Amino acid sequence: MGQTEAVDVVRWSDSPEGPALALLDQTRLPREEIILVCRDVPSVIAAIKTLAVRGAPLLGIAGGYGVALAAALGQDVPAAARALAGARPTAVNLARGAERVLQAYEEGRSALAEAHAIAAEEAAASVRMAEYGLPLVPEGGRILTHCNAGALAAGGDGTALAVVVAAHRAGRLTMLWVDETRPLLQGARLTAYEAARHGLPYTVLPDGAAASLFAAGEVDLVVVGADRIARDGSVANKVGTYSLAVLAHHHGVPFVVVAPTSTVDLDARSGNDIPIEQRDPAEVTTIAGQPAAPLGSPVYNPAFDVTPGELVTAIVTERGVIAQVNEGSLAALGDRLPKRDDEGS
Ligand SMILES: CSC[C@@H](O)[C@@H](O)C(=O)COP(=O)(O)O
Repeated sequence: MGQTEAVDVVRWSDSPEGPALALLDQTRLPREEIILVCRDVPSVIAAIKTLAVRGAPLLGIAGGYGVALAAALGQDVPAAARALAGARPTAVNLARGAERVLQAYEEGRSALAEAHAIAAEEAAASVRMAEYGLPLVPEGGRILTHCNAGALAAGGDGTALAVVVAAHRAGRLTMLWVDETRPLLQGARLTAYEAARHGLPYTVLPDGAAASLFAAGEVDLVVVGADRIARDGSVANKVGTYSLAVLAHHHGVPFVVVAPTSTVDLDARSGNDIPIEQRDPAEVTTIAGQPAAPLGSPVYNPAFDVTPGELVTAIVTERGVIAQVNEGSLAALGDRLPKRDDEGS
């Protein structure tokens, strides 16, 4: 991935056994790099639900390829697109990627070419976001991030992590603080894996330790990705992001969101319109298959939370930096965003 790429995160494969979507199984990282070969749409949906493939822009890419797979197999493409779009609710990219490839198919264009186009656009967006985000990193920056917003979650070097990698290449990064990101440990398992491969200076911390890092003056900047950004600038991202934004505000530290415009949803007027995925209680009550709470304990396990726009210092997109995060600045992006169904193309 990025400069150190050895394994494709998502790859279309046409072999004598037929078309397939080959995915790096992220549930197995960092222990082993196993490729999951999905030869039908239910396998792609299962990979999405289990987080074998995950991260908003990457879900858009996988959803698009899933629809292309249905088309290549001569299946019911609209039904496949609906099922893929509904596999996870929060990242708007998933439904958008599936719908975009379905539309190409229904217009008689190549579904596969459209899926490839989404992947290429997200890779290009990553490069631009890194360029736009780099000036926001101070010399000697100590950056805190949450979840995984790298190549395992998006095209190219990712979103938030692409900015961090650019800062490292520019000699500006002193430390990447990596929240472990309970309960599925996308920070400890995935961001630390990517950081090590890029040779970044990094340290993993339990999520609950972030407050003491701020108190000690050890954080200069928070940089995270997003799963959906509403019209009013509210940002849905991995659960725990909101508490970091509150901490950053309290300590006067900039809180920056890095996300492609494919993650902006102007149809969602506010955070209240963003569906938040609730996940299996077992993710919280067990650790590595062992009980971590008394059997049958009630569990609250939202996968995401919503950070209000007033806590966001800036949103970095591939089209530039939004420095005043509010309804007007987000709406001004409108002409350059993917059109809604009811607006035509
Ligand atoms: C560039 S990805 C940004 C977000 O998708 C990421 O921070 C995140 O919350 C991913 O959640 P996940 O549940 O692992 O799919």
